[in-house]
Amino acid sequence: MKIINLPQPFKDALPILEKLRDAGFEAYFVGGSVRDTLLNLPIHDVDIATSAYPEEIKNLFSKTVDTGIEHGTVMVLDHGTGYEITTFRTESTYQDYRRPDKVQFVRSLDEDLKRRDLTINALALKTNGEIIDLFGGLKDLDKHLLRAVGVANERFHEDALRMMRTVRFASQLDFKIDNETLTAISQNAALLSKISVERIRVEWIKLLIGKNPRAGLEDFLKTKLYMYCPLFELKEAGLEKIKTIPNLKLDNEEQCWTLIATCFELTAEEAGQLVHAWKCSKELKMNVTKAKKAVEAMLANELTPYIQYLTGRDMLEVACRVVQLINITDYTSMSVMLAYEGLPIKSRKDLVVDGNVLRQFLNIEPGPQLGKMLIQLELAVVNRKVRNEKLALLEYAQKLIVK
Ligand SMILES: Nc1ccn([C@@H]2O[C@H](COP(=O)(O)OP(=O)(O)OP(=O)(O)O)[C@@H](O)[C@H]2O)c(=O)n1
Repeated sequence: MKIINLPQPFKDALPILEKLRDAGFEAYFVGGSVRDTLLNLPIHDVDIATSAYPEEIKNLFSKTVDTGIEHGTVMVLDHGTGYEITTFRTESTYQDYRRPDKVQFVRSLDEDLKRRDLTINALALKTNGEIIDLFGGLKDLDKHLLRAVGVANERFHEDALRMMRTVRFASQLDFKIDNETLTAISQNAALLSKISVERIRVEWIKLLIGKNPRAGLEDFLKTKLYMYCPLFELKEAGLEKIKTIPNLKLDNEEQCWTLIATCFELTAEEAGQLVHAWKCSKELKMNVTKAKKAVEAMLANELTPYIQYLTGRDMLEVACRVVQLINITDYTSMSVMLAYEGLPIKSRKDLVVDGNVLRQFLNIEPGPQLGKMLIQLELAVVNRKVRNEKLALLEYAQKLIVK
């Protein structure tokens, strides 16, 4: 029997579990936070599973929110923290491979754990620190193995997103996928087309920014899951290319998509279409398009467009990182990046004058004129036409007005 010391977030939630227990119900910590604790990883949300039905939970606690009551989840607010409490449930009646179409509440923990995706996610933690492990999850954690609970085929038929979750965990935790589970993913990959793009995207980005994206990508390609992702069908070579990048360490979604677009050899416009197809926000689409243009400019060693994009500077940083990632050895492109590194300022925020100072000194109203002037000052400093010193900048700005 394994007993662990409860980390603070669990200790904070103990009164909630105790209240449920005092009322005659069972209550356990479950899900990702239990897994991550055993892996010594930081934990985010503490999930609680209980034998109490949603109405019973609501009757016990004074502050609750129905976050997903149809699936048995009620949020209990306690000292400013929200805890998701979910009634034990089975979902044997999935029909659309997406979401349980008829959740059945049950009173048994075993039934609840049985319907979870992977053995490492099917552990429960008691208030005394004891781990309940019905499917060999602890052994799999030790072996760094991702294995479906019970019959893999059934787990993926219940919810096809679980296949993406599995390849995501392969990267995020740097774990191997068990052979039978991997075969089941290959056999059922087409079911992914039933899943909403938004949900797939969350897993895809977590895969790319994970600990071992190459391993995740390898499984994503091998199982052919990529064929059921928007606009990826004919891009096996581009995805393979990402796999070959040394020191692939991505840290945000903009970098991910800019790199993907570069490896897919897309134009900036096509990059925009790609992220649109993946249902990214308008802002993300705009940023990726900009960053992709900046990558092109850098690869073509055209300093002028590069400077033009200074106003979207964050995107330039993304672009620089992407160019680094694709390992540009071409001297001229490197020199463009170095030029960027050596710029007198790296952002408009680095200017020693801001809009307020300009307004007071030049006696102009806030509005587009002021914004334009700041851009002009930024470009003048970057192009070394004027030094980033207060007096010099104000004089330069004065001349801009006279012009
Ligand atoms: N498609 C899914 C999603 C979730 N779960 C179960 O619900 C738990 C909580 O799910 P979620 O919070 O989405 O994911 P985590 O496993 O906690 O991982 P992360 O927080 O890293 O996404 C999982 O551990 C797993 O037991 C599942 O069986 N099938």
